[in-house]
Amino acid sequence: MSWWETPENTGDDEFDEYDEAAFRARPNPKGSRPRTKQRPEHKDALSARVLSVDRGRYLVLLDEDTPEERELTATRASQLRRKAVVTGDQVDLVGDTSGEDGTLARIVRVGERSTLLRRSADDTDQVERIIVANADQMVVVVAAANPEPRARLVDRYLVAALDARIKPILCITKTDLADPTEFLENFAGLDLDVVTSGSGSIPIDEITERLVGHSSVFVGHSGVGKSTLVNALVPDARRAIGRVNDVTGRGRHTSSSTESYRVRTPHGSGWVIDTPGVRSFGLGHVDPANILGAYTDLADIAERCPRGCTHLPDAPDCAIAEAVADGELGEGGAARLDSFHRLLQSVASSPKLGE
Ligand SMILES: Nc1nc2c(ncn2[C@@H]2O[C@H](COP(=O)(O)OP(=O)(O)OP(=O)(O)O)[C@@H](O)[C@H]2O)c(=O)[nH]1
Ligand SMILES: [Zn+2]
Repeated sequence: MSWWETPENTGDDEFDEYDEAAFRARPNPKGSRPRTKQRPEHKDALSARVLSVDRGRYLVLLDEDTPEERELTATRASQLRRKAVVTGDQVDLVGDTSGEDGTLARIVRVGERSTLLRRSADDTDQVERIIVANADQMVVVVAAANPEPRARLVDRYLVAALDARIKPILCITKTDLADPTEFLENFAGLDLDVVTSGSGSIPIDEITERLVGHSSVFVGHSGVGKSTLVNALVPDARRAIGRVNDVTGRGRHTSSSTESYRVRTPHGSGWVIDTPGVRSFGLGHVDPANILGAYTDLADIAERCPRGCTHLPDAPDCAIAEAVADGELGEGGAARLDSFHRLLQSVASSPKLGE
């Protein structure tokens, strides 16, 4: 019923530049490793993954999964002009790629991106930002209590994920403090993959299994237990906290930058991308059609809607509302319509850029 459950739905159109028109891309069938476009210049460039970004310095990983794998620091070549380089990007490097102390490589190209998670300017931040590139899953972390969960906040994360064609997974923490059943009813209509976690019973295996072979961006509001969760999933994440960057002389975590960690299992690895700095998601850039696209069953019915139908609760003759009222979507239809309406409304209530 949703595109993330229908494999035949994944096309192979990809995009390169941060571009409104090209943005409606589908998940890359090659998963978290997008192809890097080869261009004639810098033939000797090496390809690398951007692990984190810190004030113009990029921590990158070279020769991933080989004995030569190494982290090094890079700057951005001036020829990239204003093109953003973000965590998760696949880039081409030239210069000193030895990774030895005090060396700096140079990023000369940014590979095509399979997805781009971004947020619009909003009341907390005047600038539109790209949060992460090439993630194919979003783990939305929300506490069952302390802080009290709010469905509207989760809705905003879900909208950002669906718009970027990133599969959302809901992770409820602190289930030792409260029973999340009632809260979860809010999402009954969305076929959402849900995992629950509580003090002393973090389901590491259950979560890790979902991370292998994927690049998963973790989002959540302060205090929900996201760091606790990431540290439990990635034992060396904690160690990375104390590590000092050779070039800047600062710890990796002294800023609120987005960081990448690898989850390893005997049958594969995955990437966890933690976003400590993300406090809110402005949704002004979101096209409501992308929300409808995530509900494949509703999208089919919407073909019968009047032209220009908003599908919102006040939309006259909306075929979706009529189908639900007629029982066409079965018992869960009302919950499904309700969640769809809520997601649409969070887009509608988000200020548009320039307003
Ligand atoms: N009772 C209970 N407390 C938890 C659980 N997980 C985390 N905590 C506590 O919640 C508090 C916040 O946890 P963090 O992991 O720092 O939360 P965070 O989401 O990373 O928050 P920021 O660091 O502010 O971004 C800490 O005191 C944790 O010990 C849980 O499952 N149950
Ligand atoms: Zn409609």
